[in-house]
Amino acid sequence: MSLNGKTAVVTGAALGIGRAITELLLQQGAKVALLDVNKTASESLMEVLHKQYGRERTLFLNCDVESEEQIKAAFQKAAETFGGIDIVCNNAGVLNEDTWEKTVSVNLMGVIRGSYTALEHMSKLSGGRGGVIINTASLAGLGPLPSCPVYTATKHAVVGFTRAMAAASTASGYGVRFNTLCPGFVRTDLFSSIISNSGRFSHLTDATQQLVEHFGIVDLADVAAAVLEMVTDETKNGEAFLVSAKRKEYVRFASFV
Ligand SMILES: NC(=O)C1=CN([C@@H]2O[C@H](COP(=O)(O)OP(=O)(O)OC[C@H]3O[C@@H](n4cnc5c(N)ncnc54)[C@H](O)[C@@H]3O)[C@@H](O)[C@H]2O)C=CC1
Ligand SMILES: CC/C=C\CC(=O)/C=C/C=C\C=C\C=C\[C@@H](O)[C@@H](O)C/C=C\CCC(=O)O
Repeated sequence: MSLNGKTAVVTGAALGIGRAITELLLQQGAKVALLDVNKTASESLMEVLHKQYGRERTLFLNCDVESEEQIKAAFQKAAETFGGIDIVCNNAGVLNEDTWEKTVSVNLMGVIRGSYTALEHMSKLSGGRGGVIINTASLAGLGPLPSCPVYTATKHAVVGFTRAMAAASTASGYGVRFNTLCPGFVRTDLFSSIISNSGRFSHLTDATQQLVEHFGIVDLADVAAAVLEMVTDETKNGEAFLVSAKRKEYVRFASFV
């Protein structure tokens, strides 16, 4: 699937993985609505993107994925500005075991809010033209991180939700593919906050450091490339793409039926 003329919505687009996804989608010809709460970082990135891609193919919308109202307004504005939505990356996420309710609200509920709002615009049953939704989980969505059990839970939930939505979409005829991104450790602001944000489990951050040494640090470019593959390969639906420094593969899940 070529991205020329396609419209993407990326949450958490201002920094880290979201920025890398945004820049790759723009390089491939897409128009991108950047949704984020960090206005300073977003405005700084928009200046860079305007110089590189002009002003017509990007739109920054201040949007907190904890707010249903803000998500709906942002998606509506993106659809009106670019004439529909083809690709959604529900990427915004935080890691904080102290403020764990917020972690659940952003990482899991924000992905659910974003997925359901996206379907309102993309589903062929509601006048949309179909497309693909990529939800950012983590390697911590495939195995536990002892120093951040709530974060781990949100990422496991994103994997399960996304796989179930892929099956529901096929059964319902939405015409929308759902896939999940499971990166290993990536050097971003979130990664840098591991020790300060582990809360009551801060005594376990050494174990996480051992996992960092085991899995290595994956490049942002490799993470964004995995997203592009799941977006452009129209055979991919219900997939979880594991991307670490040493492994890049679609996860094979046990079947119990
Ligand atoms: N950095 C890593 O090692 C890994 C990160 N991930 C996931 O990747 C995603 C992106 O994380 P990073 O790029 O590492 O983090 P980051 O902290 O560099 O960027 C996160 C972006 O999301 C935005 N954001 C945070 N809360 C928001 C909210 N309520 N509404 C809208 N935007 C919000 C931030 O302003 C920021 O621009 C997250 O879902 C994270 O859990 C997954 C695996 C590994
Ligand atoms: C502390 C969180 C830091 C950054 C955010 C993030 O999401 C990073 C996650 C990176 C790696 C997580 C690894 C978890 C590993 C353990 O659960 C192991 O039990 C094995 C996990 C998965 C199987 C993949 C494999 O066997 O290689």
